[in-house]
Amino acid sequence: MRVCLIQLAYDDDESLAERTRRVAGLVREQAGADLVVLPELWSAGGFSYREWPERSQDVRGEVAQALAAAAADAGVWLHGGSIAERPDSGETGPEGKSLWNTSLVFSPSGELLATYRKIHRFGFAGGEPKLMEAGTDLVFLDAVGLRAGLSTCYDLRFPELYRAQLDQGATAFVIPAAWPMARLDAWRLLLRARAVENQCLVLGCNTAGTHAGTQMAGHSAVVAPTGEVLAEAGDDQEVLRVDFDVDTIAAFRQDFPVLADRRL
Ligand SMILES: O=C(O)CCC(=O)C(=O)O
Repeated sequence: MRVCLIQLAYDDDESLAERTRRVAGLVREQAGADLVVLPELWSAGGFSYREWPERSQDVRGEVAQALAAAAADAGVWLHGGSIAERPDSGETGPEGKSLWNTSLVFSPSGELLATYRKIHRFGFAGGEPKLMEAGTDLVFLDAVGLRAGLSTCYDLRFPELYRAQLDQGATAFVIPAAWPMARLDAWRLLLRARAVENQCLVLGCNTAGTHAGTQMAGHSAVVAPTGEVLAEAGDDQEVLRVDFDVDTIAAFRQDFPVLADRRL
């Protein structure tokens, strides 16, 4: 299986239409890959809270349509990162808001096959808890020989989410992010921790560049279930390409059966 993580860099100057065209072009360039992953909230701006209302969209809106077309043209499974989701239906959540941080997954024919609403909202009294609803459901991408649990950025700090995904058969985790440079060490540590403790392949696709006054950490990474970092990006925009034999996940779990020793 070939995976491509598109570590996108952006600043505050690019319009939504320009960025969407640029990202769709980058996805098309990955034809030949099996799975392509984009970062969290690239269309809305991870830390651009004030832009979110204006840049929010339905899961079948213009950003999703551009991603669907790019996935189909490239013939790849596409985890399109997340959007600031405002449903056209007018749906509101339990807190009365109509905004979620929602990841979109497309098949190689461009069909929207899964959406995941970020469960743990980042920002304490501001940002996501103030503006967005929390997701509630575990969501998986079953493709290319993987059962990949979906999560987003701050979710990475909550190991019980990944255990719950493991208990539902996860062999991998796909984690788009807009993780800041100020906490790069935690990002690198937690990606490896989630891989080692769950014996899962981890695909962490972060953002690069500086927007809304916040420098992003980059350092997207592919981490094997052993904890070995198979590839890691630098600080700038970069596409990380890794070939991985998915059969090695089951083989490693059999050779080193830690998960069988859990005491519940
Ligand atoms: O947990 C962190 O340090 C960063 C989280 C974050 O930036 C996010 O969830 O958007």
